Amino acid sequence: MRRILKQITGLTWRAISGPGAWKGILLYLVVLSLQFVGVWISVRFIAWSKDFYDAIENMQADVALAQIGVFAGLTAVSAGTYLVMRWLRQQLLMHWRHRLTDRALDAWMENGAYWHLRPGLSPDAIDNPDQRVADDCRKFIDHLLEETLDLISSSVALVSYCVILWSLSSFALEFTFMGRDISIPHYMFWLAFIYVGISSVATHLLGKPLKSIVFAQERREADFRHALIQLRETATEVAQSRGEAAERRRLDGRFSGIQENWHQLLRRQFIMGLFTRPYYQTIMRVPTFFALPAYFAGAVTLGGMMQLGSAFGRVTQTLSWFIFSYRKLAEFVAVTERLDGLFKAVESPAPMPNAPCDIKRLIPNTGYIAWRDLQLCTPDGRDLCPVPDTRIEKGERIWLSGASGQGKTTLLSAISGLWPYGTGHIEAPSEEFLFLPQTPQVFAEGMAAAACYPGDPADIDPSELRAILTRVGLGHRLSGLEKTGTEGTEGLSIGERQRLALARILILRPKWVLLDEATSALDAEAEAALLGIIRAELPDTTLICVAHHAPTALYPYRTINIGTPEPLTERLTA
Ligand SMILES: Nc1ncnc2c1ncn2[C@@H]1O[C@H](COP(=O)(O)OP(=O)(O)OP(=O)(O)O)[C@@H](O)[C@H]1O
Repeated sequence: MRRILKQITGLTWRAISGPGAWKGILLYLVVLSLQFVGVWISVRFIAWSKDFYDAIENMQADVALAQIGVFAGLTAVSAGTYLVMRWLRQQLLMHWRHRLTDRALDAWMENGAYWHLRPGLSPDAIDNPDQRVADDCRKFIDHLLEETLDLISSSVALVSYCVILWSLSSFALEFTFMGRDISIPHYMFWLAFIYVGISSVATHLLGKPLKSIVFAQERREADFRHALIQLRETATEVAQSRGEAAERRRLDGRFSGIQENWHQLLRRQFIMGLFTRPYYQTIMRVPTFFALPAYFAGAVTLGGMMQLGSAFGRVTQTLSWFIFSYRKLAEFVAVTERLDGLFKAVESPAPMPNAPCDIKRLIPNTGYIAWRDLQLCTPDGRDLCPVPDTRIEKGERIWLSGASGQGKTTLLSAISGLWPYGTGHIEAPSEEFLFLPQTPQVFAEGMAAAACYPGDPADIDPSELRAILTRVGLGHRLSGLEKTGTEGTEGLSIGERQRLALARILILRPKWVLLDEATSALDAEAEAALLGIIRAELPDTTLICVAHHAPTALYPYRTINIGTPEPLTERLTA
C-alpha cells in the first residue's frame, strides 16, 4: 500500500511540477471548488423538497409557486456548475497529460533508453513502451482526477452526513450478554463504520487478484495491437510469401491470450460481484433492519426510523467509495505500476547479469577514432571475435570486413557509444555520427523528411534537395516531394531506399559516417557511382563501411578484418 502511494505521488509530482505548475494546481482547485458547489446544491435540493411539500401540505399556493422559482434557479446553477466543472476538468486532463507525456518521452528518448531497454539487451526491458507513453499517461491522469476529486468530495460530504447520523441516533442499543446488561449509545453511528469496514475488507480479499489480471489484460491487448502493426509494416513480405496463414496463427495466438485473461477477469469480477452486488442493492434497506431493535424498544418512531435509515444509508454509501470504486482503483494501480516501471527502468537500468559492461570511452581532442584491447560480447556473455587495435584518422575510408555474425554491426554500435557489453577502450569524437543501415526506414512524414533524416527538411533549400535526389538516381520519384504522408515514398524498392539514405550524406555533410551494408541492394555500377560522388564531394568525411564485398569505389581504403577474413576472391578484387 505504501509502495503504491509512493508511486502515485511520484508520478503525480512529475505531472504537476515544473514551470507553470501553478496553472494546473489552480485549475484543480477551481474544479474541486465547483464540485463542492455541486454537493451544496444537492443539500439545498433536499431542503427544497421539504419546503415545497410543506407548502403543498399547508395549501400555501404562493409559497409553492415561489419554491418552483427556487427550483428553476437551483437547476440553472447546478447545470451551469456541472458544465463548467466538466469543461475545466477536461482541460486539466490534457494539461497534466501533456506534462506527464513530455516527461515520459524525455525519459524514453534521453540516453537511448528506447534502444537499451529492449528484450534481450537489458533485464529491465520494457514491454509495449508505446502503450505506456500513449495510453498509460492519459489513463493515469484520468484516474488521478477522478479518484482524488471523488475521494475529497466524498470525505467532505461524509463529515456532514456523520453529523446528521450522530444527532439522529442518540438512542442506545440495550441487551443482556452472559448475564450482563449492555448498552451501546449511538449504536447506529458505530454500526455504519463497522458495516462498511467489514465489507471493505471482504471486497479487498475477494478482489485482490484483480490488479494483476487487469495489468495482464492491458499487456495482452497491447501485444495484439503490436502484432497488427507488424503485419501492416511487413505487408509486402507477408503477401509475397503467402504468409496469411502464419499471420493468422500469430494473431489468433495473441487474441486467445486476450480471451484467456478476459475469462479470468470475468471470473474474478463475478466472485467479487457475489458480494458487492447484494451489498449495493441492500445498502439502502439494511439500515432499517439495524434500526428495528430501537423501534421495537420504543426508542424511535416509524418516521424517525425512516429518517435515520436514510442518514445511515448516506453515510454507508459515502464510506463505500472504496468498495464501489474497487475495479477502477485496480486499474489505477495497474496503470501506476506500468508507468512507474518505465521511469524506474530508465533511471537506473541494470546491465545483463552475465555480460561484462566495462568499455571505457574517451573523447579525443583531435578528430580520430581508436580502440584498443577491445573485446565485445553478446548480452548473454558470449565473446565476439577479437577486434585488432586500430586508429582511424579523419577523412579515412575503412572497409570493415569479416564473415557473417562476427560482430561488425556490434562494433559500429560500440563506436557510436551504444553497445555496452564488453571490455577495452574506445576513443571517438563527440561530433554526431551518421549511421546508414541496410534497410533504411522511410517515415510517415514523407519523402523530404526521409531524405534529410535526422536533420530537419526545413533547413534545406527545396531546389537543392531536388538536385541531390536527382544525383542519387531518384529523379523519377521527385513528385513524391509534393505528397504528404507515406504516399510519396510508397513502393520505394530497397535499392531506392538505400539511394535515399545515401542522399542524407550529401544533405547533412557529416564528418563521420557508418555504413552498415548500406549499398548491398545496389548494382555494382550504381554503388560505384554513388560512393564516387560522396568521396568527391566530402573528401574530409570519414567513411567506415561494413560490406561483404570490397567497396572498390572508395579506393584507396584501409581494410580492418574482424574474425575470419572475407573470401579470397573478394580480397583479390579489392
Ligand atoms: N541482442 C543480442 N542478443 C544476443 N546475441 C546478439 C545480440 N545482438 C547481436 N548478437 C549476436 O552477436 C553476433 C554479432 O552480431 P553482428 O550483427 O554484429 O554480426 P555481423 O558481423 O554484423 O553479421 P552480418 O555480417 O551477418 O551482418 C551474432 O552472433 C549475433 O547473433
